[in-house]
Amino acid sequence: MEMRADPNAATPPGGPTYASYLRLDELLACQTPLSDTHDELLFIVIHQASELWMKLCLHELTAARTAIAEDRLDTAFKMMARVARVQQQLIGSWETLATITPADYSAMRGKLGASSGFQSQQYRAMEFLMGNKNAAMIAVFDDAPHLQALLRDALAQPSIYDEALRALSRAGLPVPEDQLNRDVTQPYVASAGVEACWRTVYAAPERYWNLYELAEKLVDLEYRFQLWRFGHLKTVERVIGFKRGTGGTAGVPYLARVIDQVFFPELLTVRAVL
Ligand code: HEM
Ligand SMILES: N[C@@H](CC(=O)c1ccccc1NC=O)C(=O)O
Repeated sequence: MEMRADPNAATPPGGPTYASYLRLDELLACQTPLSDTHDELLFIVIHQASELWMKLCLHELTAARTAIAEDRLDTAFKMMARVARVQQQLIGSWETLATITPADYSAMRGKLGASSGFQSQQYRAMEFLMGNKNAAMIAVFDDAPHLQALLRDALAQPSIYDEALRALSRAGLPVPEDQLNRDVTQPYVASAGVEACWRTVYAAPERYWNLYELAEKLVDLEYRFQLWRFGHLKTVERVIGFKRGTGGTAGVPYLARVIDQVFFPELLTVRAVL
């Protein structure tokens, strides 16, 4: 195909340009290092890019939850497959961040004050959407009422796993009533009854193909979430070692404990009984 000779011909008057459509003047004015260290730009860019990817994850997972609630599982699968690719982007960011040495990071760390990833509203919303409901985390946002309101809303919504269990029930599987009607603001507690339902699904995938695929997509989601957590832990370990975190936690020991938190417990325990 021949290129247009007139570079303006593709753009009708008043229509968007690359820069205006993507709001690049604003986007590229948002990187404002506080120190004069070389590496701070990388630190800012990785975090901003991660927040953008998290925005997309929330968009896709919220829509996937709605699709599951409406028994449109194929639609949900498309979105969950995309989230898996986005999670790979997030996981890949640790490789780039690991090029910051402890000395380089120490030189800028003082400027971060008490700020921390602990204060990422989108990250907490993602944890809630996945089912790790911890109301105490909302207190972190005491001086940001608009973020607190978003998190209260996320806490009150059923998680993607709550909707998956309702879908199991609609398909005729005997999900215990107290699991279906649970207070969704509370942490999810594993149940033998739910494990038995998944066991039925895994014992006859061809009969319950959609639910089987849903289970495997959820396992995939949790798997990648854990890889992100582990990459974070190992990055933190090599950059600040066992220093306390700026967010007030013990740092590495805190991040190690978080890895023990499981989103969809019965999907893991059922594997031992297959
Ligand atoms: C040199 C790089 C990094 C270091 C040293 C670091 C360190 C830490 C530490 C120590 C914590 C525990 C909370 C605290 O006391 O501060 C934490 C939490 C957190 N960080 Fe980072 N982090 C780094 C990069 C990142 C990046 C790139 C992201 C991506 C957005 C991120 C997101 C988070 C989140 C979401 C939490 C809360 C985790 C939870 O509560 O489960 N961190 N980080
Ligand atoms: N918690 C980190 C600081 C940190 O990593 C951070 C600071 C401000 C904005 C994002 C951050 N990233 C993840 O926690 C530390 O203790 O060094």
